[in-house]
Amino acid sequence: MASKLRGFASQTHLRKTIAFPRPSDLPSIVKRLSSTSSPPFEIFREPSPLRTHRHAALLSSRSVALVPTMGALHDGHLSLVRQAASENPEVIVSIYVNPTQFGVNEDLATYPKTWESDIAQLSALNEEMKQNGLQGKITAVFAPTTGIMYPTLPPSSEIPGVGSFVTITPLASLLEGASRPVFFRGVATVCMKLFNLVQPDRVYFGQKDVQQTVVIKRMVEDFHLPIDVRIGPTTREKDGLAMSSRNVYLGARRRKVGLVLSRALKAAEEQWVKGNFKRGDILWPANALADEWAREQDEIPAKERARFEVDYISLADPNSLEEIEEIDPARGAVLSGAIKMMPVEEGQPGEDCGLGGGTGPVRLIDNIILRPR
Ligand SMILES: Nc1ncnc2c1ncn2[C@@H]1O[C@H](COP(=O)(O)OP(=O)(O)OP(=O)(O)O)[C@@H](O)[C@H]1O
Ligand SMILES: CC(C)(CO)[C@@H](O)C(=O)[O-]
Ligand code: BAL
Repeated sequence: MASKLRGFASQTHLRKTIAFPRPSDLPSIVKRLSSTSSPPFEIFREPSPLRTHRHAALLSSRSVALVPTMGALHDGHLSLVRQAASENPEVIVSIYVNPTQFGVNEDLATYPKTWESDIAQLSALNEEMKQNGLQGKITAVFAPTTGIMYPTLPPSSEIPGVGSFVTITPLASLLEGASRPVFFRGVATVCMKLFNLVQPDRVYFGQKDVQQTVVIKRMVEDFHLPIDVRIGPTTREKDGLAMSSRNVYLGARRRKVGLVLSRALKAAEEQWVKGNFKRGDILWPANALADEWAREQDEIPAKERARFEVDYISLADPNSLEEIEEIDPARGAVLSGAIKMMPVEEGQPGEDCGLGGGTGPVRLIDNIILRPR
């Protein structure tokens, strides 16, 4: 199996080091731009003007980057845009909450939508990037409706759903796919649509969603898409929590305990850094740490605790994402995990229980790449 797989080096792309001077200025620029009327880029809702826009870039030999998002933008998204603008004169950001990647019982209906803030942040980012001398800028936001993205049949989240889909197996059924069976079918399908509509030279994805990056690279390779897939590092909060649009659901208690995932993965990484290559040696400290945090929560009163369940902590091959027993140092590996933060118990008056009042579970994912040595 391993011999059939490409080396890890082909998965990773060298990135220019980008100076991000003064992102601390961003909030004040956002505030100022929120009150101004028109953003410094086009907003397209339909394919035809988007195609005209893209064609103009082609005629002028300007490379076009696409940063696909579902909105509710945070610094993780902005870091991808900065990277895209440091490598391309034109950046198109798509904002579209894609229904087909949500399972029937998932959070499509409540997925955070923050359009005005998204546009203000992107406008401010253009100003910041200009001040900092980056070659590129956001020239368009593509925010289609579902009628545009799914023109013939209503989008289905069913298994096996009716419609035109891109499926990437067996990658799509592992790890995240085991818990979210339609997720990668939806992601691959909507990305194929976006790639066809925008025809980007380069696309930018975040390492936070590591399996998504592997699926997209596989799709680009298998379908001979003339696109360079670039991966930006995971942007984290100061304490190490990976930024995610869904973090707004956590609230204070679950936010604190949600750190268990990044801590567990770090504990596993330390074993690799010390020179351990065996699965058991690498994963036991991560599992032990998660068990200890879970026990601690069990033992404190319900009105204070934040219970969680570990979905998986995985040590996998970087190309196939199949579980491995031992790391081949020449290939490296992907350490990844997912936990479910359970609903807040006995929320207290005035307590910050997160958007939605803490009533639903929140899924958190994270990963660390163990790079080949
Ligand atoms: N912390 C992060 N650092 C770097 N990239 C990120 C980060 N969070 C998200 N991204 C990337 O931004 C792109 C758009 O992601 P998306 O809009 O789903 O945001 P998200 O924060 O991942 O939301 P969700 O809570 O749904 O996982 C994806 O390529 C994703 O990997
Ligand atoms: C790539 C993506 C925009 C497709 O909807 C989504 O999965 C995301 O935001 O990571
Ligand atoms: N960032 C991946 C999108 C999702 O979880 O649906």
